[in-house]
Amino acid sequence: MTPAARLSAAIELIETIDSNRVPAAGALKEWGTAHRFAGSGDRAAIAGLVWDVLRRRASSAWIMGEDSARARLLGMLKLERGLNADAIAALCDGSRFAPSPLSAAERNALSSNTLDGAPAHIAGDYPEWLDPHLAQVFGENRVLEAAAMASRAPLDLRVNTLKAKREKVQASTAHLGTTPTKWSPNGLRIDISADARNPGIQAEEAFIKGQIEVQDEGSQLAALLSAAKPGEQVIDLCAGAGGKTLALAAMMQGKGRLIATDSDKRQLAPIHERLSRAGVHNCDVRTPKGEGEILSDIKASADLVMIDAPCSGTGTWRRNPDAKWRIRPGALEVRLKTQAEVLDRASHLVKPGGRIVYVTCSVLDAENGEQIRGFLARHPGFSIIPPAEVTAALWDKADDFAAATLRSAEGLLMTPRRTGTDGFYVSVLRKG
Ligand SMILES: C[S@@+](CC[C@H](N)C(=O)[O-])C[C@H]1O[C@@H](n2cnc3c(N)ncnc32)[C@H](O)[C@@H]1O
Repeated sequence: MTPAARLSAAIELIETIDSNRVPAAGALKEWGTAHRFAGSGDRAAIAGLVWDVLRRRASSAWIMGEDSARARLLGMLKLERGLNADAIAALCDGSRFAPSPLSAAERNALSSNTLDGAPAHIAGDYPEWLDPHLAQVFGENRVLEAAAMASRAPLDLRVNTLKAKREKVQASTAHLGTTPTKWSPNGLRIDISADARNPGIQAEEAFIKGQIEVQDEGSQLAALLSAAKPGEQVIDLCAGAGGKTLALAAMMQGKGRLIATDSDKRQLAPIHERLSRAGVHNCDVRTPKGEGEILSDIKASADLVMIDAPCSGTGTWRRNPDAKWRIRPGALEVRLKTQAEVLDRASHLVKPGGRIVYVTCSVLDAENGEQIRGFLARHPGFSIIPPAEVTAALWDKADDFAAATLRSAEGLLMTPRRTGTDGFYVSVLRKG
């Protein structure tokens, strides 16, 4: 397909997503099935266009003065891909399969309109109802923070130190363009271009041997900041597919007891194969059975309880720009209630002197600092380990990392703009 034909396909797909109100990932998959003539390069490029339109949905419509699929695609080419009106006109030449030529109004909008004077939620591309939430955390910087949250994310790998060293894995994955991550001592980063195909990590020898896992650097750091140690009893209460569990296991070097559980057995299911591939032998996976407490034998004995809480996911918008536009106030309320419940549950599991590490991939204070303040009001026997002490886990990087994050009395926040990671919040609490 020509670049112009890919644009036409992307416009068609965005119209389908708009009119059928279907998730973009599903629409892209269906399109691929119905257009088998399109090669993997075409499909990747078209998907890249659709995702970028979703990233810049509000700002693209604003500069074009119109909210149609075509207008948003044209606006995105200017805002996200940096093309000028002439370059865009050259793509939309009206030839077979190409979008129709630019109208005078479109050319004028692409040449003259800017985001000057646009409201914060338009310039930052996020739902308007979240503006007070983002203003509370970022103030005047919310447009810059949100723009970084709308940008394309790299692909991060965590080297499994139970099986390999980062330098060796970097050498064996050099063909993927891996470079060491800035903060995590175990991370490798692959920058992904707009048209990039899926690098197929799962088929890499290093992956098959259990030497690497896909994990955002922010998620790696959240695990590292827990300072889990060999010999400890560690509970991962919201383990899901085990991203944090695997990182905690590597920190524990096979010594001590790691218990992983989750309220949803389907989320937990992939963890078994991942633990086995990673060579983890000290993890007890507790799959929930009915309504009973699956951890009833644990009575205030854990050194560390990791809560990777279910949350709004606002910190991961750059990986899923579709979800950003689907988030609703009601869903946030549900998350807030669950977060408080999980924190309360953890308070009974941790031993005196032990710690709870509360993590979200959200940037909203309601899910972060406010949850911690609420927990401390309900459980005065706990205290906050100051963020400056928590970052000591990063050794020589500790001071620079702490300075890069947004710190509060309760915890620290990583963001794409500040730390180059997904948005992650970490607060560490000590019992007694
Ligand atoms: C952020 S995800 C976990 C991601 C995972 N820790 C990782 O690093 O790959 C949050 C998890 O919390 C689980 N969850 C939701 N409500 C819960 C509850 N009340 N108790 C325990 N887990 C819960 C969800 O099923 C989901 O798997």
